[in-house]
Amino acid sequence: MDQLEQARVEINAIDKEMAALFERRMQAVNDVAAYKLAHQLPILDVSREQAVIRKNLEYLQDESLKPYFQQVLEMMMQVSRDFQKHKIGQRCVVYPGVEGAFSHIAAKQLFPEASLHQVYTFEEAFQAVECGEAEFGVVPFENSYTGEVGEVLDHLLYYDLHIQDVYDLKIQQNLLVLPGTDLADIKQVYSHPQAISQSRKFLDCYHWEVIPYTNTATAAKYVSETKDPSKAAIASGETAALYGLEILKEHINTSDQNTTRFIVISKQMRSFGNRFHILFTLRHDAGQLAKVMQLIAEYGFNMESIKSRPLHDQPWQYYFYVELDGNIADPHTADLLRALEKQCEKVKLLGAFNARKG
Ligand SMILES: C=C(O[C@@H]1C=C(C(=O)O)C=C[C@H]1O)C(=O)O
Repeated sequence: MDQLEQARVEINAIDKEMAALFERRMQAVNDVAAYKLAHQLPILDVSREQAVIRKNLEYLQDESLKPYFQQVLEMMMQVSRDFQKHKIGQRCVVYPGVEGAFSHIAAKQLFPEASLHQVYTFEEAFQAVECGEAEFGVVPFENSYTGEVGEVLDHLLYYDLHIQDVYDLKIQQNLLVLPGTDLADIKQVYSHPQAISQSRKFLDCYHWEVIPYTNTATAAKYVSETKDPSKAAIASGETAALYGLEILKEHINTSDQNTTRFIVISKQMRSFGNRFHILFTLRHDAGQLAKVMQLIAEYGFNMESIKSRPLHDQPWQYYFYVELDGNIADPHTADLLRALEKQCEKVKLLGAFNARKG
């Protein structure tokens, strides 16, 4: 046998073993699909995929093979998701805004195999999921620079829905114009108020009229339709391609770390992860919030975030949102929740998620 033949005999033997292992893996994936169908979980789990890649790459002895093995792992998980899609059927996911909006970009990344539908407002996304028209909704929750999206937080209090997942999308704002436009031609700039405040430093260098718009992508669409070179929009690079605009200035957001946290809303609550979030309301007496903070500290939970928002039907009264490190499945968490239920007027467990530390 020459060298080529010998190597191929070896490859054939390895492929035979891999075929058996592939069948075993797909049986396990089949069980995962059945669980996800029963518990209405999304097919893609980004943090799990990242962990699978990280762990498996560590098993390799030969460093130079790592990028190739990573490709194999990514392909294998794509196959696994295709298989699950076939088993579960197509999921329906709604997002607010138009094609090219950041919610659409996040929804595409979170649900690459789903059928995506747009709605106009955040509330319509909540309504579609609550009435069962859609299984999931992807809505913005918080921006690292401009803070929470208050309206979305409020809907979480008033709608009987939970957070199924949390996804951080790096946001890059760009100045979009009709092809051939110069900076000197611009007189008005349109965008969502959050994108405007994220790009404040850039905008302050010019004397343009800045006009708030429903969202970044509709602003870009509007500029494209007017065919007026004195109008520009602030939006994603993807939006430029969609509406035939040109990126005149890229990356105009003040902070490089500009990230928007999106949430997946669903009727089901996710029960696994290293962090969880809750909403609560209090009796309007002195020291109530301090007592809740004390309970969280006494039970040894690290609080990552606290926010307060006005209650719609009780002027000058507020509800609170907190994010705590810990596992919902842990009995210690159940103890904390029981203690909070005694202390608070209302407690709503929104769900668990995997937060990357550091
Ligand atoms: C199998 C799963 O579904 C998907 C596919 C994965 C895989 O094949 O390893 C991992 C995460 C998910 O995106 C899972 O959630 O475990």
